[in-house]
Amino acid sequence: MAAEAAGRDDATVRPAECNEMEERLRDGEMKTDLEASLPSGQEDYAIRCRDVCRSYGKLKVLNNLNLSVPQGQIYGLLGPSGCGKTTLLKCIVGTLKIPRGHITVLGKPPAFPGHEVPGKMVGYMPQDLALYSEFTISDTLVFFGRIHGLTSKETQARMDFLIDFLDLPQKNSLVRHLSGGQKRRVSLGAALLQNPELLILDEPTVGVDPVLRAKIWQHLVEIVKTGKVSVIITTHYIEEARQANVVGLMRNGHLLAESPPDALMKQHSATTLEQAFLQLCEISDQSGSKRESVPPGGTLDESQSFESGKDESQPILGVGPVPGEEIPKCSADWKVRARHLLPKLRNIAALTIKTMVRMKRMPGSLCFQFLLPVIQISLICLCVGGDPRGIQVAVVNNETSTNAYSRSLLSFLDNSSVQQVPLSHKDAFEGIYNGEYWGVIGFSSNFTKYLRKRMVERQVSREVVDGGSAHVWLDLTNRQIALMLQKKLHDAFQAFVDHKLGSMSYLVSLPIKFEEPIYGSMNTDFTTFVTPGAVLSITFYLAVGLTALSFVLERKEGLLDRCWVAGVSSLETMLAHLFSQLLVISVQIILLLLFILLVFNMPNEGSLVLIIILIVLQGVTGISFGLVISAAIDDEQSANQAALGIFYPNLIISGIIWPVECIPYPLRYISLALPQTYASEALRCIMYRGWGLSQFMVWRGFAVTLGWNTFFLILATVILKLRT
Ligand SMILES: Nc1ncnc2c1ncn2[C@@H]1O[C@H](COP(=O)(O)OP(=O)(O)OP(=O)(O)O)[C@@H](O)[C@H]1O
Repeated sequence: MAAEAAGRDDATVRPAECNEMEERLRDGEMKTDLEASLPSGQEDYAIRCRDVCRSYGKLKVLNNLNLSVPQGQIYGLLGPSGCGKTTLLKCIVGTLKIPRGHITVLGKPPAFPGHEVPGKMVGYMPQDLALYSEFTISDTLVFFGRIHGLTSKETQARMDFLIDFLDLPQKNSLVRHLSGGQKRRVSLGAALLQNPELLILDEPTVGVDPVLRAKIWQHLVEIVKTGKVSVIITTHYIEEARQANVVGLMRNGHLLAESPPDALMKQHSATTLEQAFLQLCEISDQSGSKRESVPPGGTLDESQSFESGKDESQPILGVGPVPGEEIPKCSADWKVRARHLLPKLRNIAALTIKTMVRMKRMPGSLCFQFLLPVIQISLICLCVGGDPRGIQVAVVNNETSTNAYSRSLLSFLDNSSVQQVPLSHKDAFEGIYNGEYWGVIGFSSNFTKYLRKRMVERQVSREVVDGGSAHVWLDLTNRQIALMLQKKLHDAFQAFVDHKLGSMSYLVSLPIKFEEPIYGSMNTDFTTFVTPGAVLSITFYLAVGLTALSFVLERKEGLLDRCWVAGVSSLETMLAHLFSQLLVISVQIILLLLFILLVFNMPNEGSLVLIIILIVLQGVTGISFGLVISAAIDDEQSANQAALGIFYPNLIISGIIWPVECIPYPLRYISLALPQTYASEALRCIMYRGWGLSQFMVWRGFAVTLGWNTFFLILATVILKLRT
């Protein structure tokens, strides 16, 4: 009660506190603050909201709201669920922008260049837990300590105090193993860590037992006693707010009253704050219905309407807007603005270490990230583009002699690919019609005699040519198998001719001669074509998926907002993600290259450095596209759908699994504009032709990749800006 009384006695700002604050300003403790002028009249208030409006789409949540949190006091923000308390706090810390109205926090608008709100000056405990579940309590506090620039000694000292004060379990306990109440206390600990000048606590006492709840309030009362710390706190336990110096009762997006709790109860002759609140709601409802009965064109103002029901001598909105109140104007010179925009190495390091610690705590996920690309590329090399094996073909051979040419010719057929099944004419055709065989090879009884005649005599009859030919009937429903059978038969015939005629075989050769290939080899299979594009595509999509998912989840859990309020900019978050993801991509690339070059023996005639750079750049394109998805989409299901939705169309029309030259024209223009089409071509040129950056087809692949990177990063930034 003593603390309560002390708190309430502080309802007005004491001159001593103002002097102290001014002293601090003079002493340079808030040096960055001074870089922009402090507007007059704002020093007495930690937070000042004037005519603040905020909507979600068509839902108007904050409606010309006015609120003032005196410096060095506890402000209890009360109101029914859904009245807009959290939205207001988010506007105060700057995670939500306001389209109308003004907010001043510790002298300047939130996120003003050079202002440490968001930053070290504010401790924010959001309504969501907003904690990394793979972290220990110690990791959590060390992470926020790093962001606030605390030394490890300072963090350790605060950690020991907070663990004791908040009655937390051992500091190396994992957050995900804590109870709901313990997690909320860790979250409160993270907000209190750096001894901020302003504490913004969104329902810190939910799920906390009464003893600890009283202890937390006692601590808040203690810290505001110095006059240097101000607190705004929301709670559902209305009565506990009696310990606040000022309470604001909020309903339907605006304040019904703002006054010391005792004054409010006295004014409404209420014994509890809850009663006073109920009465206020009733008055508000009555004036609301009166307003409804105002004839069209009536001029009853909303704020006036509520005031009309009360005693004018005791203003309920004690610190409401003063007519003609000056709107603070802040300015900062270009140096401060530039420093504000520049990413801080400290924050990037803290975020990168955070990702590393999380990865270490999730070894399964890390192995998945490293092994998945290897498994994918191995499956592609093993299953796509190779020659069909064990294809059953019926052979109807009407020659019986062991020296027959037909037998010799068949002996040259590649047995691993073609499995010969000797059959009668009837069974062979029944079999192919029933889908048992992919082809029938038939030899007439005079095959040897007629073929010899064809080879020796200059002019032979049509009957001799026909009888001296192997007749082949194919099932052409599977083009790859049919093409393979045709090729194997040609190869077998060539081998047979070479065997029979030796040096004279040129006499029966085709009048078309394929010389040694300029690039590639005679035995190049389709796998060789597919692999470079597949490597780029795998790197790209893993990066898209991991980036989009991690950002969407972090935002959904309130972690991005929490880090932002702690002073981390969007650019720093993106850069830290890029660095940590690059580490993962590097390991993925090393494993991918080891497998394709050493295990699957893909040819490489070009520079390994160029190959690595191109794959890394494609990974960065994936990361930036993942950022676009996470900027535009709020939930992981939609993010997954977006990533999956573009996977197949992109794979198919980027010329990765089938040549671009087969794509019909209007679609080919789209194909050529995609991030992987020219990049895959460039990678094939480097690997198989040994080309370098001086070749157009190579540098075009790099240029297109860099172009997409830039485009995606700009797009993600624009979407983020538009959405906050
Ligand atoms: N991101 C959002 N998109 C759309 N509507 C939202 C969003 N966040 C909140 N709202 C809506 O805005 C209104 C105010 O929400 P808010 O969370 O600010 O209320 P609150 O007073 O903090 O409630 P509670 O005490 O239950 O936490 C609610 O009707 C809510 O449904």
